[in-house]
Amino acid sequence: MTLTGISPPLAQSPPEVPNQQLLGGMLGQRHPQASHEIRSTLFANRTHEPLAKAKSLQKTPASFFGQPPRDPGVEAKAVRPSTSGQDISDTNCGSGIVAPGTEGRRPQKLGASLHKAGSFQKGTCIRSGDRFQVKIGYNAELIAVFKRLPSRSYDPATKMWNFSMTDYGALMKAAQSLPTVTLQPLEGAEDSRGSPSTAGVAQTCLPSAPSLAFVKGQCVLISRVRFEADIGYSEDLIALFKQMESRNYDVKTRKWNFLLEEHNKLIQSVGCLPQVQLDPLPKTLTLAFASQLEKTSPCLTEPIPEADLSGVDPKLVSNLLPFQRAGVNFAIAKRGRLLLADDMGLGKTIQAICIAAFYRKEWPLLVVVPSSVRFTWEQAFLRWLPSLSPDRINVVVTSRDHLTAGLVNIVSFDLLSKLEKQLKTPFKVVIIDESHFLKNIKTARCRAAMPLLKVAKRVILLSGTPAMSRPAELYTQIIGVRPTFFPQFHAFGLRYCDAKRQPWGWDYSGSSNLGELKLLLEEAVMLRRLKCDVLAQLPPKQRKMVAIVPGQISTKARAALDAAAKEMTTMNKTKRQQKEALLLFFNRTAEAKIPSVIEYILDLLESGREKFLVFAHHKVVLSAITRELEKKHVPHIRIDGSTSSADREDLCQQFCLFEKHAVAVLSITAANMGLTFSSADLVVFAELFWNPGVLLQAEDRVHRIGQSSSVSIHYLVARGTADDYLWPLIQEKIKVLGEAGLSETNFSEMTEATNYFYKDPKQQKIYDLFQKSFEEDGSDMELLEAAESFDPGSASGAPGSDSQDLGDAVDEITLTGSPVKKRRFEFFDNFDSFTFPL
Ligand SMILES: Nc1ncnc2c1ncn2[C@@H]1O[C@H](COP(=O)(O)OP(=O)(O)OP(=O)(O)O)[C@@H](O)[C@H]1O
Repeated sequence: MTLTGISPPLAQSPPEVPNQQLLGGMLGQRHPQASHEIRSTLFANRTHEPLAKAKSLQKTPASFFGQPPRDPGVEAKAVRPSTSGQDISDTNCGSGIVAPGTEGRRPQKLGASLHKAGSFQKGTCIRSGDRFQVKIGYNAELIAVFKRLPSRSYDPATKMWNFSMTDYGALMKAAQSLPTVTLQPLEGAEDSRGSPSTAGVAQTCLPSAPSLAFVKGQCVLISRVRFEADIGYSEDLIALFKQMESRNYDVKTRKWNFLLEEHNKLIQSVGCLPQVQLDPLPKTLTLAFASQLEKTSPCLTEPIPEADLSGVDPKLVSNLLPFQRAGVNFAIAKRGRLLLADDMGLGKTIQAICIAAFYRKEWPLLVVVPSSVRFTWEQAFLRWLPSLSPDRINVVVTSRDHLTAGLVNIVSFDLLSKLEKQLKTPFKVVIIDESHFLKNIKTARCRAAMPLLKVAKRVILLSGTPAMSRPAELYTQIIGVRPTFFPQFHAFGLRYCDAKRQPWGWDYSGSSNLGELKLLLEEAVMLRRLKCDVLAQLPPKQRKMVAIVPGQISTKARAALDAAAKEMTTMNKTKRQQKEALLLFFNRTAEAKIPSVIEYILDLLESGREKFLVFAHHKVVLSAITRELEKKHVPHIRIDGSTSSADREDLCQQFCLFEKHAVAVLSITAANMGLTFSSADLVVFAELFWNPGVLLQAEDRVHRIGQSSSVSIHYLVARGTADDYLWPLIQEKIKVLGEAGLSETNFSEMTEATNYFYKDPKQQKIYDLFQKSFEEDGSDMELLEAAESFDPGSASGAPGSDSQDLGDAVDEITLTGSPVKKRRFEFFDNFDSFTFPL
């Protein structure tokens, strides 16, 4: 009892069908492809659950007609009337079975389908506000009539359909032709039953019924220069279409399309057809594509001018890769307001700093970032803008700090929401890193950031995954860049989120008109390049030092770390005692880093990173990470010294097969060789290790044959810990290896500047101690043993410390059995496999 299978008669109507090939070539990307592409680029790369759901929600209008009403009232809003353009009385055509080729002919009388339609039903029309309801039992043919009325709405509570008064006459007339239905007219409108135009009481209160051939539809953008009319059949309308100079009929979609410059003319002409309602393109689109609408631009795509970057530090400008330079040009052409949505690892930071530096005269600058990368941003500013004095950078660490103390102010999302009240004068230039953190308008972080973006002159949003699953997530970022676009979310929701009213409110989780949304974003909001687009410009490995601060650890644990550091510089220690002190410092560093490491991993997951490796050394760190992943139900594997060889392979396989998020938690020394994880392209080192050869080997778990992408390596380096000494030590060692031709890259050039030089003689002493200890024969083994057997709660910890100091993150872990000896062997097994590859 549906119209689902009916081919629109439009297929027969247009005599001038252009060559589809030509059309494709002329228009570039066609609409359906555009929709597809937006999924594979804008949203996170794999098929997430919600995305799949969103896809399933994207139905053609016709398919809705064939379904039982989920909430037909709402569908009426979102779904346009039949694209077949049939008169609603056509719905009477038997059971909706129309043989191909019968389209457009008058339907047969209903006799044959009488029994199929159900028993005889008598019903009444009841006025309800400015609408009317129909109280009647089930009758399939009448339901089919209902579903053809544009204003239909179904109320699941009363189980009644209701309509606007504009559909009253049409409904009554259609109902009359159903032999199985008698419909009592509205009270006081008795006369309208026989003839909708009969004079009487009803005429004074009822609007005249529209023609039964009333069609309603909308204009949809299909390329930068063309739009199509998504509307049902009307003879008058087709005649009008044929008067448009730029008309084109797409045989595939069975829709007419036109040049944007004819949009206003078409809408104006359609206004004269009383039986047609063709909604124009939304105002946002007409503004964004004004040059095409007004035909002020002769070119399809205008070239983006080269920006004058002479005012920006030459060090930065000369280091920009060609695609990064193009990104900066794009941003400046957009007057410093954009969403830079390059794939992860393409260097959004350097581009953002360059764009912001172009507007340096308008600083102070505000940089809002996830808290785990605040100091990485500080390092990036120091690295790329040597002209910026380090004391002009203000990293906001607590809610007692000032948000405006520096020329460059770096603050986390969460602290921003606590400190925004401090702002007397707004920032003119704002960078938001991982801007998808703002996707939910109800969150405090979003509420704090949005007003700042509205008043800022330059807004640079950065995100590798602006939307993880559905277009609704893009809304805040779009209005962050262009506050005048879609002032009401509902309008955006109706057009791009397939909005539907549910008993509990509106559901915006779907998606619609994605091709148009993509065109709009590319025109006015967003620049996005994928790794594969620019692979030739990328180095095979991109290393990044992520400066973290173990700020979350308890005061007691901090004290233990400080005490361990002090111990190393105490005079009159024997060599053995010095080494013990160093080991204690190393172990305390591991504990201290845990909360920041976990925060960083969770931020990566929230940012849409799907598969990555996390290397750590201490068992407490590995366990804290896996425990957190379990808590958050993130699929993961763990390989450490206690994993048997057989299990390793299985776990490796398992990791490759994970479809979505997956983290491999790996021991630096037990999983740094013989394993392949080329399905990932990111490696995170939660801890540093003194032997750079081991680190490079661990990196190569992903950077190996089978890896077609550039690999990102993130080293988490914690200030005020043993990392202060290990990091320069590693860099120094790799430099030596590089000079001897034994390392493929110069490590220090690839990583952020670290500015590690020790003014304090005590610090220099610790560094010397590290250098000496780690260079002695056998130091690896000794340190490994000490690290592996380290138990924060045991007596070997610093005086006065216990496992409680570490809070949730480190509430573990004592080694079971007598593992130390066993692990020594395993390490050497691995060592052998290093010398004699498996
Ligand atoms: N032109 C360049 N010269 C030198 N190093 C670069 C350049 N571009 C990027 N890098 C380095 O590449 C690494 C990745 O850059 P960045 O962190 O900015 O990427 P991203 O796009 O922000 O990635 P994500 O989305 O994962 O945060 C950094 O270590 C950065 O310093």
